[in-house]
Amino acid sequence: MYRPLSRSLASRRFNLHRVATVSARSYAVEASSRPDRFANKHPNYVNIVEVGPRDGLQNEKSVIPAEVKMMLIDRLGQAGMKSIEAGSFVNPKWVPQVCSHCSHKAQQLSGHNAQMADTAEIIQKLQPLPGVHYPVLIPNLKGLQTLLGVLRERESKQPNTPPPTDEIAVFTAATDAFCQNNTNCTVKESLERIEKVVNVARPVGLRVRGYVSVVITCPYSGKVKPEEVKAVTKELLDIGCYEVSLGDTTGTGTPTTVRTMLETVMAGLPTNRLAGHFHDTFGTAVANVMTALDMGIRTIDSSVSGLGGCPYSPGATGNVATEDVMYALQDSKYNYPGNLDDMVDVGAWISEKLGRRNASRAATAILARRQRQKELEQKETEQKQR
Ligand SMILES: CC(C)(COP(=O)([O-])OP(=O)([O-])OC[C@H]1O[C@@H](n2cnc3c(N)ncnc32)[C@H](O)[C@@H]1OP(=O)([O-])[O-])[C@@H](O)C(=O)NCCC(=O)NCCSC(=O)C[C@@](C)(O)CC(=O)[O-]
Repeated sequence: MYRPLSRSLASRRFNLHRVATVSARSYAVEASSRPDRFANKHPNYVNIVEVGPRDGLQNEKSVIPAEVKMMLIDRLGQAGMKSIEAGSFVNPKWVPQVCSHCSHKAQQLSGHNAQMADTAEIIQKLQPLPGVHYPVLIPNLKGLQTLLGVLRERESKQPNTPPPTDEIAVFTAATDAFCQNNTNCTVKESLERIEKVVNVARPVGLRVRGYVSVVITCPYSGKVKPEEVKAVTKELLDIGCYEVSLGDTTGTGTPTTVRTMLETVMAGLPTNRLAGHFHDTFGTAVANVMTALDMGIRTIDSSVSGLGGCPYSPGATGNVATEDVMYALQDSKYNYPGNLDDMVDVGAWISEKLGRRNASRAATAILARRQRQKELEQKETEQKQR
């Protein structure tokens, strides 16, 4: 049965004017503002945040209809994912000067973020599964107000149904150069924007997750100092994010550089409020996930079939594939949500819908094995019939 959080959207009326005056800094991150995944006491349980429908699809060349995105979100939930990033309320016209996931120039292509233009429709129609969270990426107050408007409208149309989402994600970067290109402001200015968003979101019962991009390499300013990552992470936690996801946006990280970065960030900051977000550009994402887990991180972002990449750079890959993370965790001390076979089915289905290669190596191998098995069985049946 669906159980809303004590300060959930289900039991509140939105009052933007009133809540805008409340300072988020006065809110300690109490246990109730954190998702259910923290209630899990198993020390080696790995929370997977499935970011395919947002981080993945936002970087796909083929635009798919909202119905297919909704089907993807639903199938991911049915396959056991407990946190599924459902979309974003960014400016659909905003085209970063370079792709946010690589250093490839993007001026000649417009509509990069038009991929997320139907998020309102998706949130309006989403049928939440019990125990599953559907965070939405929000860049500023305007994006939050759009989300709250959608939630209000939905509440008025379907008064006794659970709210589709109880969580938003905000984002900044470890470098001014990246931040400027992604959100048109410096890191300091982005933190001010985020604080305003948090001030409104938390009092109406929305949890806030934070992202720090380019924690290893910035496509503009090169190597990033771990101390800079730590400073921004601390700011996000202080502002009121229950968790901060550390993004190797360019996917250049290696187990060595990831370890060095994490050693610095984790010194003095609570490990259980950090997450790892690794892109697979150089094929090191699974190794980086294992390094982060080895160091005590227990929340990993990943994307079914490794959705994503850079629409401007042929061959660039997206997030680490959820199936690859699940496969790597098999026979280990770690537990994780979801079923690998079901996720392979979802990944194969969405890859076909997008007309793209399945970027998960584990899924590709499992699908090939299934095909071989099917052919063998077919041969056996034919032989018996002769
Ligand atoms: C942040 C802004 C909006 C600032 O963009 P801006 O141009 O500085 O905004 P502005 O406040 O000056 O407003 C300019 C226009 O944008 C509109 N506007 C303003 N805000 C919104 C909004 N929320 N939704 C819709 N429209 C909006 C606003 O109404 C106005 O419209 P006009 O009057 O010109 O018609 C813009 O830079 C933006 O949308 N950036 C997002 C870029 C993006 O989507 N990047 C990818 C997501 S981050 C990511 O993928 C990294 C992550 C999280 O996965 C982790 C990792 O891997 O590193």
